[in-house]
Amino acid sequence: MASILEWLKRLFGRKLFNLEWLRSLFRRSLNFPVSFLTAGWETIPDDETIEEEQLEEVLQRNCYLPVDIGDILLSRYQVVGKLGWGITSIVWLVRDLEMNDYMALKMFSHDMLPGEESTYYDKIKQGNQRHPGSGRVRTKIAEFEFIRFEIFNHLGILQEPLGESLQDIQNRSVGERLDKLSIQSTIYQMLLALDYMHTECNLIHGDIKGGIIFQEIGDKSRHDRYVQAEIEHPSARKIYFAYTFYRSRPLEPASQLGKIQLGDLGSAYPGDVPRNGQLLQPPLYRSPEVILEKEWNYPVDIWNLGVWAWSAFEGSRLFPPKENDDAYTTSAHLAYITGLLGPPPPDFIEPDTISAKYFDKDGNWIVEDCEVHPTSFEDLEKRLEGEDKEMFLDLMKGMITWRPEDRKTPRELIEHPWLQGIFWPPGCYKPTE
Ligand SMILES: Nc1ncnc2c1ncn2[C@@H]1O[C@H](COP(=O)(O)OP(=O)(O)OP(=O)(O)O)[C@@H](O)[C@H]1O
Repeated sequence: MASILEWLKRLFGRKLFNLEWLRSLFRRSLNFPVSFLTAGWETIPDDETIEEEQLEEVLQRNCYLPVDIGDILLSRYQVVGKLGWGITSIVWLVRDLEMNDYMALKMFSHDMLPGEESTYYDKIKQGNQRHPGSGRVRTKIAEFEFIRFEIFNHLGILQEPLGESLQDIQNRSVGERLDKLSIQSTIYQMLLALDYMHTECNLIHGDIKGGIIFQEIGDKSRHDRYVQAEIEHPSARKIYFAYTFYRSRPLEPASQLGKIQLGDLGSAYPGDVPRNGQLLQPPLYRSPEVILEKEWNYPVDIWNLGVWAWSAFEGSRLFPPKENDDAYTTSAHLAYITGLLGPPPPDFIEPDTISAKYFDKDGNWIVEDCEVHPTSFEDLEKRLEGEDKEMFLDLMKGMITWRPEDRKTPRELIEHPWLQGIFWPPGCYKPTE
């Protein structure tokens, strides 16, 4: 027996005993494409406008790559369903037939070559991978270019398939808000993500909101169930000339909030380069230094995370748009901030700049047709009591301040008492120096 093994070893070398070789043999035996039904789906009526169809202008310019479920791109990636859509891309679940693995393929429209977004994903991959925040930021596995009719160049970014966004969870929760443990876990994990982005990758995220914080899938059998569901109940769709509009099918939600990832680096900026006057962030989560066109840098993300987390936990906005009106105005926003934080410190106000439209040199509010209503974090917070409330407010007050230099850093906030003594998902330990 031993001599037969010796003989086999000599014949096949080390490969015979290499587990990876066996694994790849097994994968290759499974690399056949899936057959999907060619009829039997629900046809969406013409008068119902769905998903990317709403972006008429983008469609007229033939921007998105027409893709059908079942297609095999580059002879390797079979499209098994549509995960979602955005202004710049359609995101598909694909099966890599070579590796027998699933990936999310973010297929950009041809006029949106996201050069910077793609290089930021490279930066995310290059930081210290032992930092616990490295896994909390969505990155890319690989990318490829797809050229259509020899003129339209589409970039495809392959990423880990993720589950529901926190916005989805919020939308289907009672009172449209996250529970205490979920918001604690989210703040903690997003601080890990920001510490990693700021200190290891020198990147500012610039656009933190529930819609781009996604749950990790963990249990990979969900991918197979997804394909099975698409085979048995093909996604609803409508066909418009050569383009098919599909109704998205997200991956099955997890039963409880586990690990999450901060996605979408489409609004990211390199840090360490002071800049002013450039707008970024969702308007309602925009920090005072951005609104007032002052110099801004990493602390914009801390304001953004704090204001978003408040809204997601309380179920009401800290700085709502103008009363009884959905339109965002800078004066209403600044009036709310002044009502909550008091007048800005005089050294924050710069005469002869946009600040002079709203504040005098001592920081007093001067806009006549927009009143400031004084309020406090204590009055606005409705869900907690006693020490719990005090600790939560203390955390928020370390994030939501006029001056960026008064805001705490992610590393300092990770140590906050409201975020201690809780069992975080595996791997979400504290960063060390
Ligand atoms: N890795 C992923 N796994 C699962 N679903 C995803 C993934 N990435 C994106 N999606 C889904 O696709 C949608 C669009 O993705 P994304 O926000 O990255 O696109 P976008 O074109 O950059 O959007 P926009 O430009 O409008 O901000 C998401 O809201 C989500 O539903």
